[in-house]
Amino acid sequence: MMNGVEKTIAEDIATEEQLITPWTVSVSSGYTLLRDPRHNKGLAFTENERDAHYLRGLLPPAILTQELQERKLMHNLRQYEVPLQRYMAMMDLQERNERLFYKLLIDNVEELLPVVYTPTVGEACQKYGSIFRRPQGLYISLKEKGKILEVLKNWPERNIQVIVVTDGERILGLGDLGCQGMGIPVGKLSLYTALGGLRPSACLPVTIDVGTNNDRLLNNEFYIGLRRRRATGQEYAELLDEFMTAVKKNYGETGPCTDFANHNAFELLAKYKPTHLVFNDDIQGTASVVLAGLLAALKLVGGTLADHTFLFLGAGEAGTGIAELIALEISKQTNAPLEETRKNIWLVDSKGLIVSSRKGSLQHFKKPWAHDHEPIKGLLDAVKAIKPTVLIGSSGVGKTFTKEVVEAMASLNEKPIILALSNPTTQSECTAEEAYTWSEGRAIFASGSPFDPVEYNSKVYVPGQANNAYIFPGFGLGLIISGAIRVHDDMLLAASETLAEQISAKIAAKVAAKAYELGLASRLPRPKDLVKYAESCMYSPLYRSYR
Ligand SMILES: NC(=O)C1=CN([C@@H]2O[C@H](COP(=O)(O)OP(=O)(O)OC[C@H]3O[C@@H](n4cnc5c(N)ncnc54)[C@H](OP(=O)(O)O)[C@@H]3O)[C@@H](O)[C@H]2O)C=CC1
Ligand SMILES: CC(=O)C(=O)O
Ligand SMILES: [Mg+2]
Repeated sequence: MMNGVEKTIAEDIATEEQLITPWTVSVSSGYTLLRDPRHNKGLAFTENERDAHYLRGLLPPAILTQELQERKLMHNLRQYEVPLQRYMAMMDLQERNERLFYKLLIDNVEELLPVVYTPTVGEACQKYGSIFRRPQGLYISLKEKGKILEVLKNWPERNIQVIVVTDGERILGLGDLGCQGMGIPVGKLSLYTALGGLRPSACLPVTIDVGTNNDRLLNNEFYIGLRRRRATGQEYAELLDEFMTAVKKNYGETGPCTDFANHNAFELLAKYKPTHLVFNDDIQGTASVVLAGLLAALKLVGGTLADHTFLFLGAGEAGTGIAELIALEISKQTNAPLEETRKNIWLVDSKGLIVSSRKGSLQHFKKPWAHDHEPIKGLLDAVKAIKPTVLIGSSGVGKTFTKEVVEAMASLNEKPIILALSNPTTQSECTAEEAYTWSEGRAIFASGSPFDPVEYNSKVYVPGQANNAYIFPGFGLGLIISGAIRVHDDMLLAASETLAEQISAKIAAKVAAKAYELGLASRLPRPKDLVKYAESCMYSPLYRSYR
């Protein structure tokens, strides 16, 4: 069982000044050391290290600093005009020199987040078969049924603290990408390290392959997954159950899920929440980020959450997850019962506004949102009828916030809050330029994938980004440093309230504090200064000196 940040490897507890041994299973040296991404420093190996580790002759004479290597790589990356080439260059670097990869990512987050994460990771998943080089995580397919525990043992690391897992059925707004969804856990975990300070060796990306219903992939000769249609029902549930049981047995209390289709996501979360330390990034992480964004936006618009009316386009994982956390926060702020606070929150799905007359045929997660109202089909009519102050896109369908919809929001509100959360950029409900232009510069806008600043009427508008990436690294770190045994909704609220400060150590400290308060922390005694403690647990990508 793994509690807190216990580390058995000297390298993990050593400070930057201390000398460490670059051990793998044996001490890595010579040619092997250069091919070991965890310890390789390329041209940054010093004269002494070159002597001591049999590197003489294997490297040209020049010795570069990590800073110079970083400058060179950023220069090279910027030469690529095609985003996918940048993605591939970053993945190559990660496989060649891990610390340099994280140094680049940490120092150039704004520039590189869209490369290793949305939007480029979406295209990478679509083409993952063609660009696949080396496995970056574990693939657990139906072929491994009955031996998942053995398969977990094949992974070279033992001290795993976070697993991000997908079954590839709902990758961003791009639908079923089957086994090629692996890009998502790989990308998310690189952010757990870069933004949350988790050690790369403690992170395990997993893709569960139960087939795909994507005919294009099934017919693609480069597809890397099982060539069969998706398993469902008992066959699916049994594989997932074996996986969850094996994970707990092998690693103890460990991390979240992401990018499952909603028919499985809600069920899996409900099933494993009571027994595993698990959260769903799309449902809960997104909710926490959007709530934080709304709390920040209220400072510009005025009023409290309870004064606002919310309309969602999209009533799936993201939409209903956000809706529920908003209702919970209003209930906390006003002491009104949850059933009451839900009433100012409306959702539209592919069949129109969710209203009580549809209750009989609604999926269970939509039912709390079926309020009394006449049926309405389209979004524009729903906007006109509900008169929302906040419009949130979580449908996965691009271009759905049309000119008419944005104009209607702008005619109803002095400062309409418009969030186009769907990823990647192609699926965004509208662009930043459209939101600002159609609202005559009055919209408060944020999107799931980043947009550049927009100039409108000689004024520059900088759009926000609302993406669960802003919360999950700090959230995960908080769970780990407290040795949390379960995830509680109040921890998500605690994370939202801190996000404004945008520092993972602070989010982690608040999440950990909540875990202690709720009696869900197992790392005792509680460290006095949780922010300092969180910072001390965070990974640094600076090179270490080898003895
Ligand atoms: N910014 C962020 O951090 C995050 C963004 N997202 C994005 O949100 C999107 C949705 O994800 P998720 O909630 O998990 O997906 P789901 O499949 O769970 O939900 C999608 C919802 O959108 C509805 N929908 C689909 N097409 C339309 C349409 N044309 N008009 C109205 N409603 C429609 C669906 O309706 P029905 O139920 O009737 O099928 C469903 O309710 C994705 O693009 C994803 O990238 C997700 C998580 C985080
Ligand atoms: C950001 C994210 O998790 C998604 O779009 O699915
Ligand atoms: Mg996701």
